[in-house]
Amino acid sequence: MESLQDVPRIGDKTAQRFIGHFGSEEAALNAILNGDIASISEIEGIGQKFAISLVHETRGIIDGVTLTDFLKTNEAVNIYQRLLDVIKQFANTGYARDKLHIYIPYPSSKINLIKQIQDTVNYYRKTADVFGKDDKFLKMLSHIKPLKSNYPSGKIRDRTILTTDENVYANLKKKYGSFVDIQIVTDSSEMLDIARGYSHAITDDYLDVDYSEDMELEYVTDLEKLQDWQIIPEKEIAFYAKNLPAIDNSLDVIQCLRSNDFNFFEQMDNKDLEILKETLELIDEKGDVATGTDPEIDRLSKIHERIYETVSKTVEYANAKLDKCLEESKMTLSGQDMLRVMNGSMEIQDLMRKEIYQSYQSILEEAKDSITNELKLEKQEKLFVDSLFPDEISYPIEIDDSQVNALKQDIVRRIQKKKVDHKRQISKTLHEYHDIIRELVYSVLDFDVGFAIGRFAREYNLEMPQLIDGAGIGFVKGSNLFLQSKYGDVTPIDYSLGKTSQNSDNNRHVLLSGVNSGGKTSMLELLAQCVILAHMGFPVPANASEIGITDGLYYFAKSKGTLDAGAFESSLTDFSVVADNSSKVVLVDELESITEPGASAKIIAGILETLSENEKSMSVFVSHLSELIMENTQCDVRVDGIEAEGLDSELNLIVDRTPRQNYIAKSTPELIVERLARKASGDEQAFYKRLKYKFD
Ligand SMILES: Nc1ncnc2c1ncn2[C@@H]1O[C@H](COP(=O)(O)OP(=O)(O)OP(=O)(O)O)[C@@H](O)[C@H]1O
Repeated sequence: MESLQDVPRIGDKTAQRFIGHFGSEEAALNAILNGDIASISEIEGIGQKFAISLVHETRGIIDGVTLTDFLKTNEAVNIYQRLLDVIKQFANTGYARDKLHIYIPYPSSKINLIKQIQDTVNYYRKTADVFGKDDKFLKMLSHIKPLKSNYPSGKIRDRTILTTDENVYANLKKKYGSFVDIQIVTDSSEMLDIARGYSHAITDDYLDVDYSEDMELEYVTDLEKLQDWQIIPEKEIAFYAKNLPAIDNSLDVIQCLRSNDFNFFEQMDNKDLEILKETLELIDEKGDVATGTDPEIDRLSKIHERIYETVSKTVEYANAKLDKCLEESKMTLSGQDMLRVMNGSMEIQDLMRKEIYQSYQSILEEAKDSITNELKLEKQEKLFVDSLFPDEISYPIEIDDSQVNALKQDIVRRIQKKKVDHKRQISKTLHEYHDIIRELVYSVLDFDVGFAIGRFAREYNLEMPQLIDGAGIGFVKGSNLFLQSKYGDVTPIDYSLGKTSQNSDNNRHVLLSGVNSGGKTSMLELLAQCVILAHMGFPVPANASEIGITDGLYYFAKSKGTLDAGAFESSLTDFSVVADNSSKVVLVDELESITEPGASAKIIAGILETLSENEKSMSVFVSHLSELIMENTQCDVRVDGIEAEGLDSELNLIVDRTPRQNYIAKSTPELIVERLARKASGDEQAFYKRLKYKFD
């Protein structure tokens, strides 16, 4: 498949939405081919269901197999979906939860693919043995998402490029115009004016500007030779920042796997992983230089943040101190001073100023020291503090706000300059990994898909089946997964039919009889689970098993109530599909309710005869009519039975869940009636007792 047009169900309009979402047709097509159902579902108007069908159909075209090629009935598909629901609980990422849908059961023609998947699952099983319960590792995975690349890239407002050359201007405008302001200047005063409006200006011509320290004008000989990381380092950093948790945690997961001897993502060696990790520590999720990267930036940022509060608190304190000092002051005039005041050669204010000057100065000095220490100011910055306070005594003490603003501006300029230097280095390094990082994150996301299967296998003690040729299924200590996920522990069952090392009679067709609630349906489900999982290349819920590889599973669940004539007809039509001579497993639960017992037995006998003529078929029919069915057929059918011995003290059935071979078990509905009678009281109990009496 080379374009979106080759993908089923994608018309022009949908194709445009795909391209808009993924950024390019190639990326959109890759998402479909890689089964990235999670990302496809995010496209507006495309739900998860559509995404799953789209991926299935596309893979169907490529592999030549679809889901319903093996799962021949809706109820077989239903069991598959319920299995998938159990497996999905072990995914840590939404990506894996959705992508698990790409695993489907394959028919025998794809035996090589099934074995290939078995090998992969075995690898993941080992990873689950090591990390399956490692909460830290699971948490890392849960932070990983497919990378975003279509986020709005904002303009960098505090940087400009100035040139006097029209050609340079035109070229840069085309390339970088949407990211930074590119401007043409003609003389030095224009250059100065513009440059002062930005915290960083880059130019290729100083135009004899009287360069002052309060502006950041960077001179380069050739603007056109500058790289992206020099002009707009923020762009590359933004990609990493937007995807920081996903990338960072992916790196951690790889490092964890490698430190436990799992080779993973060998396209990148440990040294590069380390460089990436260290570089990413220098940025935060907003794309800014992270705290801790440069102590000087951190110091300046703290000053910037706290200067207003510190200065105003200090001035408040100084004024309180001045108040106190004034309250405690007394002035005694000498006779000489009195004469001077009286003859006008001295003002009384001068005398008073002289009196409190010392105290005033020491309060100011203390305030200055306090600001300097509090904000950890350095030599040059202390000059600002000196100029904050008036030389003349003033009451109350008032500071010069414009000086605080000037200090703030100076600090911002210095922070920006340092940040640009860091961002350039960071961007240069990150750019080198731009292409491989996508591959890296997707590898880890795909790891979570396999890891979910591995954890599922570990949690339920699943084991890889032995795949065998010919019609046969056998297992030791099999446990129905649906019962396990609902109740926890279940009684394990040994069972076999057809040609397996466990089965001596080689009988491929079985009637399963037995007590109500004995576990017949659960047994049938267990068989279906083993067949489906084995054909997916997955392990099965049994300690040891042999599963014959076939071309289809037909599962017919118990119908609800007796069917009317039309429904009876359509049921028979459904069953006609088992008549072909392909290899198959047919599992049927209490078909007898489709019509009255006598007729049902004849129909089941007929179906069994048809099936037994096909050497490559196996079947299990759960039925309460086994004796009647056997009377109606000559073909080789084994009857197995699950029988109850009675009720225990808690009124539970005492039942051996493993069917006895060649044994017709009684349905013993009287046991259920007895249980109801013993549990009920009053009229209800009398009713059940009457029913029970009928069996005595
Ligand atoms: N192997 C098992 N271990 C523990 N509990 C089981 C097992 N198999 C079945 N059960 C329990 O028995 C209940 C009834 O099982 P199930 O529906 O399979 O019986 P059934 O023989 O098909 O009954 P019916 O003839 O009434 O349809 C299950 O819901 C489960 O609680």
